[in-house]
Amino acid sequence: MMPELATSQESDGEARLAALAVLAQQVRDLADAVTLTEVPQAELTAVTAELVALTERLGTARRETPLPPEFGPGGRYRHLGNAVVGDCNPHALPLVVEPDAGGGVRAGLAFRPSHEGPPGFVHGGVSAMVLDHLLGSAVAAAGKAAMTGTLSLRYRRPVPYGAPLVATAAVSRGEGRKTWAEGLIALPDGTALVEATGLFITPSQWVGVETRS
Ligand SMILES: CCCCCCCC/C=C\CCCCCCCC(=O)SCCNC(=O)CCNC(=O)[C@H](O)C(C)(C)COP(=O)(O)OP(=O)(O)OC[C@H]1O[C@@H](n2cnc3c(N)ncnc32)[C@H](O)[C@@H]1OP(=O)(O)O
Repeated sequence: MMPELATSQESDGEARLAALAVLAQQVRDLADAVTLTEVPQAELTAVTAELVALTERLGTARRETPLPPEFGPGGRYRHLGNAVVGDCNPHALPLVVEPDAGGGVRAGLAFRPSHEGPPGFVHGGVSAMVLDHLLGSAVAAAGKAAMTGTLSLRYRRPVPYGAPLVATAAVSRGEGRKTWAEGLIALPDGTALVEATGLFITPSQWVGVETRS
């Protein structure tokens, strides 16, 4: 079933959420620090012990599931616990998806060393995750609440991390509960790195659900 969307009044206070977003960013930096560290073994063991203690502190008051999608301040849709766009999820880049001039969506992004797949480049599954979300957001921006049915990718060039990139997507056509979208990750000069096409399906119980705030 489609979850009922909360409003921000029902969620945590904004100041606490802002503090949680800062913590999540610190954990992203930690992930890169772990991925790249060359400190000696004794230091690794000492840091691990500190992290065990910190993990236990955070776990003393714990939700069952990540923060849900909601309409935040100003009625703006947000999903703070999401794996791609969630400010409060350390796994997220986090991507900031915005409407673009042509009716689709765009997001500036920069991958991190912890996204490495082939040496020196971003893992293809990470690129796929970003494009899945971008295409899904284009479908939502076109007014359809839908889930990915199929996603097909063409990896044209290796994707660098640490460099500014841009991801874009737009709906290409629709037919009943099916909506097709296309998108790409590109260099700032428009050079395509990864292209994606996806079919998004609106489950029958989601037909008519409003996706635009
Ligand atoms: C959350 C609240 C938000 C509300 C506010 C919105 C604001 C939004 C803002 C921001 C958006 C963020 C965007 C997120 C983007 C990320 C998206 C993901 O990663 S989604 C996770 C990965 N995907 C799954 O986990 C799907 C798992 N699969 C399913 O749940 C079902 O299989 C589903 C819904 C895909 C289809 O189930 P059925 O029961 O509705 O489908 P049937 O009735 O059998 O088929 C309908 C038609 O579709 C075809 N079809 C079904 N599944 C297909 C497939 N996988 N590929 C191709 N065609 C398929 C069938 O052949 C049929 O076609 P014929 O009518 O006969 O022509």
